Amino acid sequence: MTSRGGVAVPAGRQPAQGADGEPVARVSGLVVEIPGRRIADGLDLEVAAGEAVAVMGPSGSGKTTLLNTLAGLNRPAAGVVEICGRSLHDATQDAAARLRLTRIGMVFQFGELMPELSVLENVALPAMFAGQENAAARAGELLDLVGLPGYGDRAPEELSGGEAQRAAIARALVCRPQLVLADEPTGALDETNAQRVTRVLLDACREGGAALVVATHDTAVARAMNRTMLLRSGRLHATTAGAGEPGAAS
Ligand SMILES: Nc1ncnc2c1ncn2[C@@H]1O[C@H](COP(=O)(O)OP(=O)(O)OP(=O)(O)O)[C@@H](O)[C@H]1O
Repeated sequence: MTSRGGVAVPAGRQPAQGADGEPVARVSGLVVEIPGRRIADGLDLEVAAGEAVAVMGPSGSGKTTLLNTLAGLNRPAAGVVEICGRSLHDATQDAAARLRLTRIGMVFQFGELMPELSVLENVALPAMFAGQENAAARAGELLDLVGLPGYGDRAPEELSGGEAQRAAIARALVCRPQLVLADEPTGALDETNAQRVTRVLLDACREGGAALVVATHDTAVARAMNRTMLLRSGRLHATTAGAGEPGAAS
């Protein structure tokens, strides 16, 4: 392991192609509109299995909207979004929901654990929805992996912000997704917890061979990824993380 920006990352970590050579996520000519504005305007992106990509950009540039579109939660006005070679937007609602449940894991800024369920139940829930056997055992393994052994019976309200975020990462990975989308996963954390959550997110995705796309304002998080893209004027531009992001919040 090496350390970049205070975040430990595996040495020599290289993007890998999927078994069939296809990118896990392929976005081409994407156009996403909100009233009076184009958030994406001919946007292209490819992310390979095992690759980690940071998306940076000023507040309001459309990072969350882009992740939601990758997850099939927004319908684009034009363009192609394929996850593992399949279009979420051309699929039936049921097929898209199934694809989202089994192929995509999502991590949000505030963890978004369900307060009425235990930590273990939260982590196991997507696997139970997907009808997978041994969901609880898998959830327990993942809690170990993210550094929360023995936390399964706790209520989410008993967790710190960093612990809740690590539980949310475990939940995102429980169905062994090919793509993990993380929206400001460290935005609510102090520097120490942000580093730990970043390391856990990277290591857990690598362990599962998942592609990772992280929307972030944090240059330390971006530096830990394989590459960083800047969302500007509706397109993604290759950039060097840490070189300074105009309008970044942190
Ligand atoms: N459902 C919606 N309806 C209309 N406008 C929206 C909707 N969702 C987001 N927007 C607008 O789209 C733009 C992009 O928002 P988005 O949350 O994607 O940006 P962001 O880059 O993630 O911002 P931040 O860094 O502050 O989280 C903003 O101007 C926002 O006000």
